[in-house]
Amino acid sequence: MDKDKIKQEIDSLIDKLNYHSEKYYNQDSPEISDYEYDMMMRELIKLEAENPEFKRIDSPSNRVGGTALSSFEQVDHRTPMLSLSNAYSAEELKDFDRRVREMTGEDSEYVVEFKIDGLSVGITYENGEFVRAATRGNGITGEDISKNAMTIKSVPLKINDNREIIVRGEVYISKENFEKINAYQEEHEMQTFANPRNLAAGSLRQLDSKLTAKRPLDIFVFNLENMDELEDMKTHSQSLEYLKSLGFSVSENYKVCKSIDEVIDFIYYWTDNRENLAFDIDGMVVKVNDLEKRKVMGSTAKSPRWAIAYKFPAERKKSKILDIEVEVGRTGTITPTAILEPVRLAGTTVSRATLHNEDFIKEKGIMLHDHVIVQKAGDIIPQIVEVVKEDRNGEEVEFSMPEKCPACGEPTVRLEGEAAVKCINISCPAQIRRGMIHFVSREAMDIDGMGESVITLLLNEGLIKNIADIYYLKKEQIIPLERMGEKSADNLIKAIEKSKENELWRLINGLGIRFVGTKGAKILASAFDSIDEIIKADSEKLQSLEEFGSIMSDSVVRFFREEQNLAVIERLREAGVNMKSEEDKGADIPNIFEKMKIVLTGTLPTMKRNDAKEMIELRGGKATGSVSKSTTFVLAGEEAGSKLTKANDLGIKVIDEDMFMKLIGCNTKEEVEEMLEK
Ligand SMILES: NC(=O)c1ccc[n+]([C@@H]2O[C@H](COP(=O)([O-])OP(=O)(O)OC[C@H]3O[C@@H](n4cnc5c(N)ncnc54)[C@H](O)[C@@H]3O)[C@@H](O)[C@H]2O)c1
Ligand SMILES: [Zn+2]
Repeated sequence: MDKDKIKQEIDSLIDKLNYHSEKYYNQDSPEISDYEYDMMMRELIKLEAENPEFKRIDSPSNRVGGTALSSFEQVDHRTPMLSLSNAYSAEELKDFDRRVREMTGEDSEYVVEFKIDGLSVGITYENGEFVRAATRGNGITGEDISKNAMTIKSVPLKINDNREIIVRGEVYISKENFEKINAYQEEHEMQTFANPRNLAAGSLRQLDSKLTAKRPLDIFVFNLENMDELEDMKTHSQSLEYLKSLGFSVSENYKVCKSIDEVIDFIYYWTDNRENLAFDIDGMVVKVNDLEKRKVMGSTAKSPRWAIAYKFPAERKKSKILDIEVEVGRTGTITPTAILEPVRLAGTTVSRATLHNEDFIKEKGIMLHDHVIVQKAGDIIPQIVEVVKEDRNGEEVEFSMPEKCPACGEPTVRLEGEAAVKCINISCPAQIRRGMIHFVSREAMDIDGMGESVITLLLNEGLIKNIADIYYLKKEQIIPLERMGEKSADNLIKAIEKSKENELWRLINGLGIRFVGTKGAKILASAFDSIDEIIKADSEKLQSLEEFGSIMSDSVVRFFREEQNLAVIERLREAGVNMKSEEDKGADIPNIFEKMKIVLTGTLPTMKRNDAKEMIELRGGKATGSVSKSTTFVLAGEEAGSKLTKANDLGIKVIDEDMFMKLIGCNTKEEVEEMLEK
């Protein structure tokens, strides 16, 4: 590869990794498996090692993933809370052992523990009392979640040791409680959790501790963080026993191993037996036992050299396709789903897997009643890996996509160049139903208590025909409905009422304009003052918006040309649904950075990056990721890397935090421009 290509490859890996880590840590909705993520990370580390000149300061190989949300008080950790490097095979464990021997000069004793998948928490004790608990955040700064952690019964509030003691553990939830809570959520039409980790993390990061207290969280303490300050501690296993004696809940199942072979045997044992544990584990952690050796080995910016996480491969199991369901989506796409004999995989019971489309079914050669191998890696949606052809007995039936829409009976079509078979009947009830479910969903109008089953009920009873009808429902109409009653009806009406005040993007997203998702809706809402402005906008104007190409823009124009759609919007307006964007509701922050593109780089002396970003955006500016000719100025902190160099090369103004604060004090854009000139 030539140098340019390598640089491009590095940049592209960094972008991809950053994207997925945002999805994983901050949005709790990963799109790829941990394995895929880790392989990308390895490729990046390898390229960076071979081409150090291209290594970026903001590379994810340099830091612990995640950020501390500003909704919590931020705490700086006294000892950084690091991540772990990982191994996916016995071979890689042996490599780890080799490195340990090279660095310490002799064979090592290891402690092997479960790797519980939950949320990492550091807890500090002083004078024998609980002082504070914090999440890992980015490893340096975490969120203060003390109040919430104190609600966990297995976290002692007093210990019999007056020294400063910092422990680290994983907050988790048992399989049984996970299933129970999800069943409850489902019954009450509330959002279910993808896996125990999401549930534990979500519960611990509640702003209301009372909610946390209701969740049966547990903690598993696995490290005495400031061990080297406590003279009596010589080994990790000794520290675990000591923590146990202080009343911490330490895993009973850790093992001290004399050799890496013993480590591997122990890991294999649990690979086969982890099913029987009351909680989910996603791997095993191997740690050098001797504290002196740990000191010799030290850590990188991201993880200690004396430990490694062995990650279990994606779990696979055999199941059987009992049935194939077809469902019509909001846009008419008909999606086949395999109904499976339930199997337990990576922490959840799997009984359905999407078959995507006709091509997927053909490619894999899937037939109804086939035995199939199903896979689920961590959070990832279950997938059908392959058909077990040897298990066929002649009872299998070929499957083909329906020629008629299962909902309305109209003929289906498969357009050229598309994989999807569709129903193109615009008054297809299934599409209308899906559209309404989308309208009330969390990402749109977020009407509490109004989920799939309530919508279906209201449609079946003929009480609603389109989304606007929701706002004309009367309590008396709802009370007699199945599973309703006075109180539920009351709550539902209240939730509907409340949604009238929603921000504009929720309404736009709820309308279900093709190709315009949550993000597109947010862009529209922030670019226009009201829905009327959007209705008036032509395709050209829309295309001038960030991320709006011709397909999205045309789709918006087409949507608002439909008389039917405009009529629905009018009825929504008459009902009092908000149609204006936030800024228009009376903002008093001056738009001093209007249309400016501002790049942030490096660590600012006192300000958090996200806060700076927010200050820019509130004032009409755009905080962009990379420096280009159109950049207005660069706000640079310490250790600003390649972006700074690039800004200097392009002759773009670079300012520091002090200067930035002066700009913030300006009242007009002209004043800002004048100051930047100087
Ligand atoms: N799928 C994705 O899109 C995606 C994106 C980002 C990250 N990830 C995954 O996240 C991993 C990185 O996350 P991470 O930094 O949290 O690392 P990690 O989860 O692989 O390992 C570190 C964590 O393990 C926990 N842990 C549990 N038991 C432990 C024990 N006995 N001893 C020590 N630590 C223990 C600690 O809390 C620690 O924070 C990557 O390896 C990747 O697989 C996936
Ligand atoms: Zn149809």
